[in-house]
Amino acid sequence: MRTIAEFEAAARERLDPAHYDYFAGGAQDEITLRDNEEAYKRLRLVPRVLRGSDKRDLSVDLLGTPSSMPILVAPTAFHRLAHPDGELVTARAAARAGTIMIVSMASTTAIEDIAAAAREVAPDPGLWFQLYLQPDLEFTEAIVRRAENAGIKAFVVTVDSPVLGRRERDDRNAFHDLPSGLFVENLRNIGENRSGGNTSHSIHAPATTLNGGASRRSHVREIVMSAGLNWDHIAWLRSKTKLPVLIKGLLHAEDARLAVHHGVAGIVVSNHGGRQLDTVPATIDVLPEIAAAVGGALPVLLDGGIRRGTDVVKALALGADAVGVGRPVVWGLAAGGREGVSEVLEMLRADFDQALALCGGRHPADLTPDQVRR
Ligand SMILES: Cc1cc2nc3c(=O)[nH]c(=O)nc-3n(C[C@H](O)[C@H](O)[C@H](O)COP(=O)(O)O)c2cc1C
Ligand SMILES: CCCCC(=O)C(=O)O
Repeated sequence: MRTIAEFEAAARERLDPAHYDYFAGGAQDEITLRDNEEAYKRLRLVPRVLRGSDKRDLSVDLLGTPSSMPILVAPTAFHRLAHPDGELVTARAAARAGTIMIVSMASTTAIEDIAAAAREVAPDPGLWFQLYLQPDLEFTEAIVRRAENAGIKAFVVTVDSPVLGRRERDDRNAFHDLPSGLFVENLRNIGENRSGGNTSHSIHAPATTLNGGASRRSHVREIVMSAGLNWDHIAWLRSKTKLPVLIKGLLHAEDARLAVHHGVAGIVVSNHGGRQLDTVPATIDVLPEIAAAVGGALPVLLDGGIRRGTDVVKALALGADAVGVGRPVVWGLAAGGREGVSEVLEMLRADFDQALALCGGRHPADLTPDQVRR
């Protein structure tokens, strides 16, 4: 397979149609979902020449975590819907690629098991952990401790989900529960026997539900999207961990300034892959103003719509330190398991390396805003 689109087609053939729709879909009219990719097609690259772009080095250091390339695995939920071994496979592939995997809190494998799988491949894998801060802060703190003990190196708090976006494909398919046997393992009650429980997890956890009736039996909590979150919760988390705390899912330059002001370690410019508020801008279109607002004070990551090496080049040129890929990894996983994820990551690496060379760069940091034109 030669492109991410070919991986998506292969994944679609293998996946249950409702699960394919869950992975592929976005909120409501999917305007932002499409625009994330379309926005890159509106931008043109202006290469520099005669710069000696041999001996390229794609590696970056992000808040103390080295990565072999500025292309990370964005957090995506429920990998066991795509492959029986789910996140274990993704983690091994990311570790083999030497890149950072941001593990979703909504993973269908426990963080301890994911970390162990990554360590089979690399002694010190770059795992970060994505958090939906739960209103039950004691419970949230317990998850934080679990992730720290598993050896993760940073927390990424998702802030674009005060409520869950309305995904009409899921409504149409009545996809609101994980199939029996699959659980959001990180929400199993601490100290609970992992083999216990036999109820499904509700994906569309209503904001008012802390502990659904079914989950009371299984002791697997539902993830709560909490609309009450504010900057104090970020301060709270920072007081509970020594690890870097990033926030993911901001699109407004003023929020980027506030992030700097509140001492977060880094930000991820993201619209959740077009799955939360529909009709928000493509991430690449707001990146320049956010990069300007941050002014280099902290690392800026971006995700949404990255499918080609030229997309990575454009994002780095416009001010991102690294990018995340969500769906491409899921397509690799569904289409070909560990080999599939590895192929997707290596395809993106080679594509980026070539585009970087053609732009006259040797290192991700060589790319500059004047090399992108609308
Ligand atoms: C199926 C799916 C599940 C996701 N689950 C999560 C999640 O659990 N937590 C989170 O912060 N973001 C989640 N996201 C958003 C991704 O982290 C990322 O922002 C988005 O997928 C990037 O866009 P891309 O898929 O076009 O690369 C999910 C995205 C998808 C497609
Ligand atoms: C409760 C899990 C939410 C996963 C998610 O973030 C997504 O589907 O976009």
